[in-house]
Amino acid sequence: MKSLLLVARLISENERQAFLRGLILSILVLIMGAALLGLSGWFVTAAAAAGIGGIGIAFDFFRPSAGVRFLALGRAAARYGERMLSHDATLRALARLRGAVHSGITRLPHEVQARLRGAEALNRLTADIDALDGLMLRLVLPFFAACATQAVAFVALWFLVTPATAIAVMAIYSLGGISILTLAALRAHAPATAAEASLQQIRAQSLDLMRNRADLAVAGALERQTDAALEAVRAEEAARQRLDDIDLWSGAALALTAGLAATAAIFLGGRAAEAGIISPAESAIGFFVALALAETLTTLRRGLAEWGRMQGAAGRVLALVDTPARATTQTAPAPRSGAPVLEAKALVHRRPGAERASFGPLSFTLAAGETLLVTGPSGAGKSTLLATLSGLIAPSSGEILLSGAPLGDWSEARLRERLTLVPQRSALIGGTIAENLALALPEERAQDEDRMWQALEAVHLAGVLHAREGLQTLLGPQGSGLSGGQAKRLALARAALRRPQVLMLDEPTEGLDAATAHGTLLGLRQLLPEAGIIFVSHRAPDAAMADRVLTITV
Ligand SMILES: Nc1ncnc2c1ncn2[C@@H]1O[C@H](COP(=O)(O)OP(=O)(O)OP(=O)(O)O)[C@@H](O)[C@H]1O
Repeated sequence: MKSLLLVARLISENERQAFLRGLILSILVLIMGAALLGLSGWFVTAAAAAGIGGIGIAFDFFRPSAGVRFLALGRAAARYGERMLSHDATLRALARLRGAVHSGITRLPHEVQARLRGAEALNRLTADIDALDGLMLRLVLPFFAACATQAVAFVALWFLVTPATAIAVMAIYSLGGISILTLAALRAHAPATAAEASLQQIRAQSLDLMRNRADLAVAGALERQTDAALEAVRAEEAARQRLDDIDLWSGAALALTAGLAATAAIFLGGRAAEAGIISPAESAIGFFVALALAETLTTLRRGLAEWGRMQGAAGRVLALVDTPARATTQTAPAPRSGAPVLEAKALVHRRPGAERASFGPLSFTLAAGETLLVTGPSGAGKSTLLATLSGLIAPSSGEILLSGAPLGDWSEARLRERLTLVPQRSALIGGTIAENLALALPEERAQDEDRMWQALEAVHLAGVLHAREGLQTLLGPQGSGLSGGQAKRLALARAALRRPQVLMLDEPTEGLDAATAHGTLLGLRQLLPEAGIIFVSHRAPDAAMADRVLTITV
């Protein structure tokens, strides 16, 4: 509940005026609806009574019928205005919330981000935010509108009909409404949560199925995975069915409440009319207003059915919005002249709860133009070392100096200008080769084709691309359309385009034949003669390209 309230505050923060106006209009819609039915009931009964009494000629038909027309049209106009205001405000607020969740995801620690699968991140940004669109529209605003309308109706019935009618209608609606809505909300919580969880699972599994179709087919697991996805579809259907059942009985129970309130109103009003306290037409007001008040609870009923779905989404969205900001500095430290481009001092990394350190303590320096090869058995911590050196994860102890200044003193932008990492699995985007390469270039140089070709030459890709459509060669999602080795070299070319002072490469030669591997490393070194290069490799011949070797042991 607390998370829903916090998200409601977040959504309404910058839209207070619009939501307040929307609330006033939705109260007006409900009041006009009740007044319309009450006036119509009074009008029909009073007209009939005038006819029976033989005084029809003297009865004023015009003012009540003008009132009916005014209320009918006014209600439609108020409904239109309310939708425009509150829906518009909700869409704007959700767009802002989506932005906040997105930047929350980008602020997550590197390893958490890596674990947050694409489908999960997508669910957070789409399904969770979409689930919250009903928070103001179907819960908060209808709740206040229902309370205000019931209060106004109570006062109106007290004075226009009888106090007893007002008390009876109010009591039946309060007791019936509160108990039915509470019961429906409690019963709907579990199926609403289950339906949402299944829906997120369907999305994640469908994406996995589409993305890994070939792997699953050759592993003979396609049918099993498809069945698992269908199982989630069936679970979602079952949960929706339970929600529909709850919707049906709660709707019926609310209709019964309205019927009860109307019966009580006609009974009490009738008795007052018999006693001559009010006219029969006035007693009809109580009956029709009691019927119309059912509308105050309908929207709220729909909102409460989604309560479980909204609550889960609110918790996940808040967790991301509250991701602490990364400490950033805006000033670039003055590099110490003569300092190595990179220096590690007694560097250790240990994951929380891990028995042993991922690596370290390690101390080494890297001078400009120097090439350092990092080797060691699989799982020794080589990739973790590169992630730590590039500032993506924090060391447990020790210090990293870039051009003599601690890594933490560099602003993110300055750090990325000077230091680049090509991980084992780098991401290429669907689009042209030029678009992929342009990601590494500053905006003003994004069209610098000469520089792009230079980098492609260095990694021995220029020939392959000249034989195709050059920089306009189109790649599919995740760079499909190139061989594994070519995709890897395209990622290397992209990193080299940034002309960093320190270039870190995680297994750049994996999957390449000996000649291409040698040519690629040589090409990079010639393209960036001043850069310090650190590369991880398991291939013995690559040692020939290194000035020094750092071996990490498990
Ligand atoms: N995100 C993570 N969470 C927990 N443990 C991790 C994570 N990433 C890696 N590890 C563990 O840390 C250890 C070092 O992993 P790392 O990827 O750095 O090894 P590596 O030397 O690069 O291996 P390889 O040569 O196989 O690529 C391994 O035992 C690995 O299982």
